[in-house]
Amino acid sequence: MNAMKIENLVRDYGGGKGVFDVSFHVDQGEAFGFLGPNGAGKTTTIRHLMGFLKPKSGSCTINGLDCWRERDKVQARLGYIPGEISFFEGISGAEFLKFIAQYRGIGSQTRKEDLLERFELDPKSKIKKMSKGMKQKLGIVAAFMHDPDILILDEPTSGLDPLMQNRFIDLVAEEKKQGKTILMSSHMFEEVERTCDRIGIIRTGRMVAVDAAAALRERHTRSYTVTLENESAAEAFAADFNGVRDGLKVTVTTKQSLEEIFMNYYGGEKHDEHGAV
Ligand SMILES: Nc1ncnc2c1ncn2[C@@H]1O[C@H](COP(=O)(O)OP(=O)(O)OP(=O)(O)O)[C@@H](O)[C@H]1O
Repeated sequence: MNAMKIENLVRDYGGGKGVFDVSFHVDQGEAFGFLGPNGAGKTTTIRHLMGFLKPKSGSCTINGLDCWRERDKVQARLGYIPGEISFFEGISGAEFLKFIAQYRGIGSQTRKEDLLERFELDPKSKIKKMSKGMKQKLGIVAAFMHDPDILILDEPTSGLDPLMQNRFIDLVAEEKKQGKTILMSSHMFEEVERTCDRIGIIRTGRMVAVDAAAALRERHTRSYTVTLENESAAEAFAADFNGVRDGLKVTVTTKQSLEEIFMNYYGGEKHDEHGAV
């Protein structure tokens, strides 16, 4: 079943900016990586899913609920990390989490404590005195502490150091195992590769690829056939490059890494009909 569905979404900011006819879905229990260069339209799409923006045309639904018309119900069951975290700067992190817990109607402190420990965050200081990384951690704790079934994460690891990025990836992997549905925008190829089942790539407001991570890699393979001068050279070449030998001919197949695939999409190089670049 589709947990999230974006159909022909349009928001035109003028000057070619915005999102144009964006469609994709995220199945229940699936982790979907949403990738694209700066200004491609990731946050705009996500803000429609959160019900912060009304689609000019097209629609977004979460568990069958319209994200704009039924936004209160939609937001109540989500965990959300915004692209740019802006809190009430005058209060402490602890006060902020208490406020969120009350809003969400959370009684138990266990999960909150667990998350604070995991991300080594002391929430006592005032938010305005926190570093960017600390604020991001606070956003993560606030998004995950009510144990939501659906997580919408807009560049969740921005500002985190590599150790904390890894902890976050572990957290997402655990959530996925428990059957949570996750949409995660990111610029970090590794975190997407390690956590997501399917990947969508957006560029200048349009989806340019939506596919399973494995299928994307499969489509982006290159084969080279080389003819060697003699049998022993062919044998040695096949062994060195893991090639398939047919007499003096050796065929070597190389797969691109996800990072290479993304860079091709980001850079906008032309793709042939097989998706090879
Ligand atoms: N309220 C707005 N008015 C006009 N243009 C806007 C508005 N919000 C976003 N845009 C433009 O729409 C485009 C998409 O922005 P968006 O924030 O969705 O990109 P993004 O993919 O999240 O980028 P990033 O990776 O930099 O966060 C950008 O060109 C941006 O400048």
